[in-house]
Amino acid sequence: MLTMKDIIKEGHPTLRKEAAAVTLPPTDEDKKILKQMMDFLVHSQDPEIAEEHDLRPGVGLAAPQINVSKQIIAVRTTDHNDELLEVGMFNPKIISHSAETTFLENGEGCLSVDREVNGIVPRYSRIKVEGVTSEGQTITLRLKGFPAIVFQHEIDHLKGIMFYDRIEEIEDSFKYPLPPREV
Ligand SMILES: CNC(=O)c1cccc(C)c1Nc1nc(N2CCN(c3ccccc3Cl)CC2)nc(N2CSC[C@H]2C(=O)NC)n1
Repeated sequence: MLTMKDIIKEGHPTLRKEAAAVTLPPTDEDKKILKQMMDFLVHSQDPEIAEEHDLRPGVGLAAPQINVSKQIIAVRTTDHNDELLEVGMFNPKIISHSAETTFLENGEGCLSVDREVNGIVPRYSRIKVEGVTSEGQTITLRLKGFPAIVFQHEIDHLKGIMFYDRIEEIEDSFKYPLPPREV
């Protein structure tokens, strides 16, 4: 099972690389990696297992975080209806997004960052994500709220982007506020 020692930390070069697309259909090895990532999230969210194996809780994980530079992400969280959203994806892409942005008031945490980095991380409020599941199905998800933020955080990892790279942007929009619209 994956534990915290398998998760690479900021400073490791793999976190700053562009991850390679997974050749489709995914191999058994690719599927095993995705299963291990999802199992980590399940274990990290189980108080007993997390305690026993000293796991930090997470709701998302990207393959580069376990030093696998491939476009594979796992997300396990609840949506605004408190429904479980458990999605593993190969080659995820944001195919459209709202102009509107949002952010987590308490900032974002990352399993590869062993420090608290406070600050507003601007994210699209709503996104449409397309990717391939372990069953080889191409799926499209329309997401908003916390799940949308988690997917953006994980897809950023596939591009070598860390959440704190985005913290300065919000000032930019204050610096260059949109001119008032002609009514
Ligand atoms: C610095 N301030 C903060 O971290 C922060 C601080 C307060 C609130 C929020 C909301 C914050 N932000 C934040 N909280 C989370 N968790 C909330 C707790 N939860 C969890 C905890 C215990 C058991 C089970 C679970 Cl499920 C695990 C997930 N997760 C993320 N992120 C950013 S997107 C990827 C995702 C991730 O999995 N990170 C490891 N951000």
